[in-house]
Amino acid sequence: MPFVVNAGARIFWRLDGSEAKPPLVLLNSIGTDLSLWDAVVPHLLPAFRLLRLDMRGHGASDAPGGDYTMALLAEDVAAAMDAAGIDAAAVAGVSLGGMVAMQLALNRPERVSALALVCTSPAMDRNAWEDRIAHVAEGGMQGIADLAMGRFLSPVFAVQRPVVAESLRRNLIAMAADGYAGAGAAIRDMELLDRLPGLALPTLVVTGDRDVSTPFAGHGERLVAGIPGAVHVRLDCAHLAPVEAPMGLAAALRDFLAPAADVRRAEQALFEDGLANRRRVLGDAWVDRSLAARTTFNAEFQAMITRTAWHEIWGRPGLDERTRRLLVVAITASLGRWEEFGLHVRTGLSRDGFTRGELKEVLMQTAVYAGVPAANTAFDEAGRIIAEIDAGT
Ligand SMILES: O=C(O)CC1=CCC(=O)O1
Repeated sequence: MPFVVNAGARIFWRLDGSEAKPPLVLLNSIGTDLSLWDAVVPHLLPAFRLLRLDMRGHGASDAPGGDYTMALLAEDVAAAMDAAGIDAAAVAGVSLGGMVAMQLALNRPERVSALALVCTSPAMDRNAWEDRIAHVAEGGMQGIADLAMGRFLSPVFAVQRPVVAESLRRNLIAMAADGYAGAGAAIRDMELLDRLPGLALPTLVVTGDRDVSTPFAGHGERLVAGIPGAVHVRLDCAHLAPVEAPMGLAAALRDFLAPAADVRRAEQALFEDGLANRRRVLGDAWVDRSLAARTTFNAEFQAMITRTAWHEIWGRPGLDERTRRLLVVAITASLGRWEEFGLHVRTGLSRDGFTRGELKEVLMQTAVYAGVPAANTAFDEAGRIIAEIDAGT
């Protein structure tokens, strides 16, 4: 059985579906485990590879005592993604799971490509959670079972599907009180509301029309208002949407996440293609240095120029690579972009892109069309680079 150890706890995870499909991580609410998603999974498998985990304190994962934090729970998810070999994925979470998903996207934006926030909130009543934690400490899980069940399911569903309701109650009562209290502390202490505008990724907000725990009013509406471009879908269900509305939830997730995943896959293919051109023209050492220097601030820009300049333009068949290299030399000299000029002079000469004679001709012509001062500096810069190449530096 796959477990990953993170910050002293064993976290149980499970991967289902084809490697060829884009990954989707599914996170449970407080008081449930990864089986929360069982009725949804068959409807998602045609479109996604699914990673599920039992949140720390829940299911088969360890339940250490003490308060958990949203950041710790988010790191557990990152550790499970590492263990499953998933660099980045869309993440869907119910209630606590949605809060953890937001925290992961804020703390590790490179790991989350899209969010689906199901029956969740960026801020809950601190005092109510403090009370609930105290009740669990005094009376164990039995002490809060009625309250939690009343918030999980709508009364009509609980009557119509007594076996499902009873199985959720049994799991809830059987779980470690330390796990519930620890996760409850993470909900009590979460600080997500002010950070919502920093969630710069495709986000779906799903609310349940019969949810009394995190209804649209006061919860979903804050997510929709705070997260740039968030898309909202309502379902006819209470808090545990995967249990009460599995098909509706699966359809909403597929409609929102699958096209986004297709676009990402197409972008990735263009990126890989552009990167191959960039490596051929500039060399592995320079490209590897530039990739290693990427930050979360400039990574999207780097990806965009790799797709556009290096795939779209350098990949066009209409001009040979020598001509394109010499054009870049002439244009960067004319514009006085000496860093880029130096890069292309050095890589052009040392990678058989053009000869020193051809470089001289281009700079002579640049003197006429762009002016002698530009060509003066260009000859100085190019001369310095030629001396460095001759000296082997
Ligand atoms: O209010 C409840 O008990 C439901 C709930 C809140 C956070 C969560 O994960 O579930």
